[in-house]
Amino acid sequence: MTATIIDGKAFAATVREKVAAGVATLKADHGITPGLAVVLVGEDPASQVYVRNKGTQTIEVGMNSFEHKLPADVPEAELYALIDRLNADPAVHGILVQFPVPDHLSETDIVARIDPAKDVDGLHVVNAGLLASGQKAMVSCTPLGCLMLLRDQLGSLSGLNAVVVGRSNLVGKPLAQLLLRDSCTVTIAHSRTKDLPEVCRGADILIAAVGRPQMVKGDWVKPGAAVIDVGINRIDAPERGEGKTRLVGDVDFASASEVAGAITPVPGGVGPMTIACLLANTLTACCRANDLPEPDGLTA
Ligand SMILES: Nc1nc(=O)c2c([nH]1)NC[C@@H]1CN(c3ccc(C(=O)N[C@@H](CCC(=O)O)C(=O)O)cc3)C=[N+]21
Repeated sequence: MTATIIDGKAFAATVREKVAAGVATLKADHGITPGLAVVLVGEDPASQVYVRNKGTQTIEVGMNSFEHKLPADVPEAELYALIDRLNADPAVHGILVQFPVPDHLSETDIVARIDPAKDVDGLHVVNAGLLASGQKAMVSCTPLGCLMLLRDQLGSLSGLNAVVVGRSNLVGKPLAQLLLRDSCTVTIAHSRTKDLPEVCRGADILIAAVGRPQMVKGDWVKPGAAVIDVGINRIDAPERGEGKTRLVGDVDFASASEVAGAITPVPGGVGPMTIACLLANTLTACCRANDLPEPDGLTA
């Protein structure tokens, strides 16, 4: 069997179109423009690329983009003062502090400082708790993007066995909650899981979010399963020339795509959905802040 390739890049474009339509309606009917603030501390080159992409796409869907670049040695108090200002600013509906941050700063404390209603990364403990207890939350962008791709591919997820490999607060745990809410039977597995390949072979939906390049092999995949590859790993690619690199996921695409029913590629799978869902979350946060109905099809 050869798997259907799930085109995350194309699907992300349709999500951005929906966001743009929602933004246009907000402007026309209510005179409100959603705003996203992105804070970048230091000069990590990969982070700079992501932040630039986010800024461009934010403006493309008609939102306001507020970029704040702080030096790598910024005192903690100064970063918190900025977050406090953004929390209080009615033009800002979403706040994202790009991770990783330099060692003298604490990601946990930074997230705790952000108003949960503006936490478009869905990382605040309030949002984690709301999601886990089935209430209205801000949901992390990557899990939300995975859920949208799965619903589009499979229709109903009810009763399916989902195995999530990875237990991070950013992806594994919230995605498991979302799948549970869609009535999957969910297993959260990880690198220490006993006989991981056998556990994975039971999955109708297999999510790889462990951060280990090409770890999930074709013989871990149940024939016909939907495979979602969350990993983004840069590895050496000497076949492309000296010093060259390429992006691979946590799934060994070549072998897995011969067994799966559907599979996301890397790049062009989950990655583009993450940024599209950041925009969707900003629109959702703006609607909630103004007591307006939430956009259709853009929330969990
Ligand atoms: N507070 C915070 N929230 C984040 O969500 C967050 C973060 N910090 N720090 C960094 C990671 C990484 N991340 C990506 C988003 C999109 C792509 C993406 O669009 N990737 C393209 C390829 C891009 C390329 O070619 O390098 C793709 O997979 O097709 C990748 C990675 C969000 N992150």
